[in-house]
Amino acid sequence: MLDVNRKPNDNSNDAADHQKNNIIINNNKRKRWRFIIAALIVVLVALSFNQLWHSVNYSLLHETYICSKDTCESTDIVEECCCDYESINDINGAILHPLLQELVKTPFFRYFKVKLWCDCPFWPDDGMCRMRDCSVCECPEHEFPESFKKPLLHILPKDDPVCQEGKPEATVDRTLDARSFRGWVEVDNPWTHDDETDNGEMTYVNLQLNAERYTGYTGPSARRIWDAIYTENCPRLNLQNRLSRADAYGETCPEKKVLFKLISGLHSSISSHIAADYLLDETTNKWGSNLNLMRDRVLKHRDRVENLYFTFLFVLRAVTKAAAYLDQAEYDSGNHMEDLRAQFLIRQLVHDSKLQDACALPFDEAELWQGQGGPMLRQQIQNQFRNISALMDCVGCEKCRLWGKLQVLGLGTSLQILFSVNDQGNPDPHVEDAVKI
Ligand SMILES: Cc1cc2nc3c(=O)[nH]c(=O)nc-3n(C[C@H](O)[C@H](O)[C@H](O)COP(=O)(O)OP(=O)(O)OC[C@H]3O[C@@H](n4cnc5c(N)ncnc54)[C@H](O)[C@@H]3O)c2cc1C
Repeated sequence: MLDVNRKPNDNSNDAADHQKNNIIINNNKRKRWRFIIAALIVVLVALSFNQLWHSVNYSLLHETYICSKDTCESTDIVEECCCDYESINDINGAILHPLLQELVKTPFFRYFKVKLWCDCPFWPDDGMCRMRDCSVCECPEHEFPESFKKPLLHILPKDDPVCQEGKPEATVDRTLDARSFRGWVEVDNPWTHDDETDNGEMTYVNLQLNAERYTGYTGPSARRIWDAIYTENCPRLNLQNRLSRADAYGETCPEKKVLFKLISGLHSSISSHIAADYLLDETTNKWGSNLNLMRDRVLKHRDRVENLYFTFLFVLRAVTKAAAYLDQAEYDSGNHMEDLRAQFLIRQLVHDSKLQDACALPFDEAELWQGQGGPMLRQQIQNQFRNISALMDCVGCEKCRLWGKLQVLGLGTSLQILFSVNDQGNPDPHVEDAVKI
């Protein structure tokens, strides 16, 4: 099995790996108060689904529901969740999507700190990381105010190898506003492989300049990542030709089902973003939506659509559970007016009465961890998720890696908020208190 602590040719034994994991987790326990700020990233993850629904619902399908009659009934309840598809579509269109669109433009949310180096811990360099013809895309002079252009906190040394597909659409634009990092809170998340507090290797990215969309990343490298995710860390459930849900899931425990559905939902989201913003004609550089791709990769697979909704509700639940924290958090990017606006929008989001009426409990985490061996199972699932997050360092396209890491961190933060338990398997009071402030 792929293990994040086992490098190629690493002969260390399981006990050593286990000990290493424990050290990492214990270190993180000491920092646990700080992880919570990363929940803010969750909002960005939610945005990606909103962007998707917006473009798919209204531009591509001209139907009210992404979950149409071919896929599922709009009044069905999303499996393992507490809201129906119709309500989700309604609150998404009326409340979440417009708010999130505004929120991610604010400096506090548009910059993301990330380790973009390509150091895959699982298999030797497959050639993807050697391509050097990947210059950082310069932004037009008129795009930012003068003060925004001056300091680049971190740029890639020219002669270092960088993971890239070599296509301009796959490169990450690193233009940033240094003022935005005043008051940045250092956090680490035990569900992810990267140490988010390790500034040495981190770079800062303006997400508004690096939209998630088609990059040309495909073939064996991409396939290998998805295969490693599903076969080694998150076994696929046979949902295609199922007779019933029970047949499909068999004896799979609900916690493992959650992990699979989260990853499958993330995969649906990535495919949908590719379809929503696709390079239709390379010679004329014409971009647009690719409905066939959307149908083939997502819409004609009922389970993939369902899992997308599931993932959205899971993240939404984490955001609503952390509402009190988000309400009081410090949004300091150095731009006072913009920061006030970010706080105002967050408060609107987490206290919206229509959202609460329509979907008070998007996902009920209290239903989980009821069986025997809760703490061990949690550790196992956490290790699997860490492996998945480590696989993001094997993604051979820089922009895909950026969005993969961002969304995995968002999901990891949701998992931390919803599934944090102490050594006895009870909800961790520190995390509980933090999200209840
Ligand atoms: C982390 C990551 C991020 C990426 N980001 C981008 C990006 O931003 N832009 C870009 O152009 N490309 C991106 N890619 C590549 C993209 O995801 C595809 O791999 C690529 O477009 C090739 O698609 P494909 O048709 O071979 O099927 P893939 O999407 O590679 O799927 C592989 C197999 O997984 C199964 N599968 C597909 N969808 C689901 C689902 N929702 N649930 C369960 N199983 C599923 C199917 O059996 C499918 O054959 C990314 C890849 C990775 C690993």
